[in-house]
Amino acid sequence: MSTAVSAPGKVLLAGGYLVLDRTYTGLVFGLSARIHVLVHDIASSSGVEISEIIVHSPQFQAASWNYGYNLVKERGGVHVTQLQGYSAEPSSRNPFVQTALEYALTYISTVLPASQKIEPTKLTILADDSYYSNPPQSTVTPDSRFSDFNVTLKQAHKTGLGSSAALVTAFTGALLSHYLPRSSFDLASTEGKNILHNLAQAAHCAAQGKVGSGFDVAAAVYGTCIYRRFSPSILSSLGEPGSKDFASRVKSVVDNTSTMKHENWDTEISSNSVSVSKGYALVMCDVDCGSETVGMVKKVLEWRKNDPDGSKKLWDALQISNESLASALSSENKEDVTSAFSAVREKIREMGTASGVPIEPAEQTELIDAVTAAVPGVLGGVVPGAGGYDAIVLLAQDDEATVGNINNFLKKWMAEHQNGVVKLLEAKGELEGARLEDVKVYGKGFAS
Ligand SMILES: Nc1ncnc2c1ncn2[C@@H]1O[C@H](COP(=O)(O)OP(=O)(O)OP(=O)(O)O)[C@@H](O)[C@H]1O
Ligand SMILES: C[C@@](O)(CCOP(=O)(O)O)CC(=O)O
Repeated sequence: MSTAVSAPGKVLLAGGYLVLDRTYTGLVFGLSARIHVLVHDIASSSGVEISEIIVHSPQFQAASWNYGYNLVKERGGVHVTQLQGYSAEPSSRNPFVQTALEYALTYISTVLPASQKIEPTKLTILADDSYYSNPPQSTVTPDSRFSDFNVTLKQAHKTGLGSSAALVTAFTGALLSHYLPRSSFDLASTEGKNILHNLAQAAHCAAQGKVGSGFDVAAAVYGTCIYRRFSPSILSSLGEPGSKDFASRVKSVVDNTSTMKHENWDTEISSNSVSVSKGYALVMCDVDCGSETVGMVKKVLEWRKNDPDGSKKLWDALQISNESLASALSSENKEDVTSAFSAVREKIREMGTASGVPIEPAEQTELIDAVTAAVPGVLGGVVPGAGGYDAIVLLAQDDEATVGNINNFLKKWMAEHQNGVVKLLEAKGELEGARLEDVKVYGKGFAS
């Protein structure tokens, strides 16, 4: 039996920093760039004590991980350990894969009847090109659309589309869909999406060692939405995998059946209220200037602590501009769209000046203004997420001529500015979240 699930990448169009606080919301778009996870049953090796799950990411070198798993006593869940790989070159750890596996198998073990074993499987991870800026060398099989990047995952240059969130979501969704009957988990249903969201948020936070706003996992599960984050306290009582009753706690947190108020999910997702007008799409530009963005969140939050009144005023005003942008995106009046973008950017630059963080640096201001003015069909743009020098996102007419004109503009821009590479990615805004896929579409190499 085989199962495949894909989940989209993300772009936080508005609400960077604000979305960390439940008072405010983030406007997040799912992207056409997806991460796909395929699960295939494999025969268990006879006479072997430990059951094995094999995970590989064939687009990268030395990217295969073998895990042993066993049920821990006292409802401690499923413990997962990395085994020595079969390949000559041992793979380094992949905390996102290992943690997602441990959390998903633990949840699955609480749903399946005690008499039903979790059988060994092999999982394949496939990512669309836009996640990495490394030049694709070839495809991983002759009939596959997935590139061979010919580098290790460590050497891959991420474009910031949320690869770990899409990976953890697709991985978790694929395992749940594979091992559980449809009556217990159905990815197409709202309840199934909520289960996937809660479990993927828990695993993603555990793997990255901190509780972020989780907008990236929300986009991977639900697709484009207005997102209000969950209270971090929901995850604080989970404890360590393997500890007594860990499985029971995972089950009650994921199923949202806890009797403790602070353990009930308070995430708010509004999916139907966001869209762009017909014939338009969000397009992503990867800006590779080698800038240093670490510590931006810390500095903005420090400013907020030091100037509670000033920062509240600014954030309240920015929230209003963000909401206006969300509704303007689908407006037929193109001038409304352009001015909604400008209003958001003005406030973002104010926040940058007040906090001393280059959220919309002068170089990005110049670029967004210039491309909006020069290319017909580009209505506006912003620096997404935390901002900085890494990317811009534009709302543009979705046709070949406009894309061609943006590309020509960027070529000219690079020649004139010589301070880095600015490239249009193939990824575009897309509404749909995680979904079951037909295994056959991945080509012969992956179909069984
Ligand atoms: N194709 C893949 N195969 C296996 N693991 C992957 C793959 N892509 C990403 N990962 C895992 O996710 C990690 C990258 O996650 P990280 O949070 O650093 O980046 P990101 O989510 O792309 O960044 P951002 O949040 O800025 O968009 C990798 O180190 C690896 O563990
Ligand atoms: C600054 C922040 O609000 C957004 C970061 O977004 P990105 O990783 O730059 O896409 C942090 C968060 O929401 O976790």
